[in-house]
Amino acid sequence: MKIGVIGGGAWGTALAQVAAAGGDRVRLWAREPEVVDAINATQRNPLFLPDVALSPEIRATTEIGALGECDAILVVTPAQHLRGICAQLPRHDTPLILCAKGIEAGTRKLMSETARDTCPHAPIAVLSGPTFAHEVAAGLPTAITLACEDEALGQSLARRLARPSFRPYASTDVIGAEIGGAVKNVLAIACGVVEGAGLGQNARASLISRGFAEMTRFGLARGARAETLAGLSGLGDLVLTCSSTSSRNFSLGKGLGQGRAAADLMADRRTVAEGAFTAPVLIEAAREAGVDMPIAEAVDALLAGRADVRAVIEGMLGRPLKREH
Ligand SMILES: NC(=O)c1ccc[n+]([C@@H]2O[C@H](COP(=O)([O-])OP(=O)(O)OC[C@H]3O[C@@H](n4cnc5c(N)ncnc54)[C@H](O)[C@@H]3O)[C@@H](O)[C@H]2O)c1
Ligand SMILES: O=P(O)(O)OC[C@H](O)CO
Repeated sequence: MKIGVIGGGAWGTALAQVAAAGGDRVRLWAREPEVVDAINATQRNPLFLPDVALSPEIRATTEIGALGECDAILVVTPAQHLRGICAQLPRHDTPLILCAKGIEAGTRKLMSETARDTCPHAPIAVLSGPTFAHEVAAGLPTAITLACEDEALGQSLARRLARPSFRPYASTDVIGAEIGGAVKNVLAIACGVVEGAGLGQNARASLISRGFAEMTRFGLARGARAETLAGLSGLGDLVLTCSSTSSRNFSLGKGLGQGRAAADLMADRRTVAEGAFTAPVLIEAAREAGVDMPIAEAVDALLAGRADVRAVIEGMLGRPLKREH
């Protein structure tokens, strides 16, 4: 049994470690030759997950064709690169487990829709939930949604990835699992702003709750199930990333809340804060669906430099009063 992982960032590396811990031989494709060399020579990924000793069962490569013999592939490149990566896959019928959290700019497509465009014959699953890579790689416990329309395949993939401290819960709601992961990144930026601007814990809890209302409205409009949005890949991940500077999205928001410019915060960063790329396409998709998402709109305005922190906060608090539901 050989499992493939595409993407040698923090999450791809952590998932390779999970797969190897279950006895799978793992073939990890990374874009950076220095990551490949370091993993093969030292069992470390100094660029993206420096503190973890990796299993020798993980063999890294820069040749995507080397994943042709894998019987399942975890695709863990950032959302905006998924289409390009899928087009390079050596086989187009291997089950793909999509792990990026975002919406494709331009097309407004979810990851499963993008993957189906390029690999129409590949069975698709989505893996998403509250999972900071460094904690998972260290073997700390978590639970995660594994969504697949083919229920039998989903359950088999969940069993294959399950470890004593890594519990996939099977679901057939692929769209719901994707929307939770994509939207929570934008909301985590907003919670970071609350922290950076010193607005207090009450404001953060209020924002998580009203953000969840936005996620639910948008998700239902796109065909997600409410219980998926309230589960691990939605509310679970939202609570995680809205609570900790371990989240790249939360940290980006914190910088914005302290008055720093988005361009400065994004310049030269090697790691990805997906919410910054998702925010503009999310609000386009929300407007298209007729869904009101004021928090996502505010994040987008801040990121684009159309408003400063003070104006955004005043705008949010000055909205007309309304019913909660
Ligand atoms: N890090 C986590 O804790 C975590 C957990 C769950 C999900 N995710 C999601 O996984 C995805 C990958 O995040 P990560 O944390 O592994 O990345 P990372 O921030 O650790 O590293 C950046 C990654 O982007 C890749 N990259 C940069 N430019 C690229 C290009 N042009 N083409 C292809 N790849 C390119 C790099 O090779 C590297 O793998 C994101 O969608 C993220 O939201 C991350
Ligand atoms: O660091 P973030 O904000 O990309 O969050 C990482 C994961 O998505 C948490 O589940």
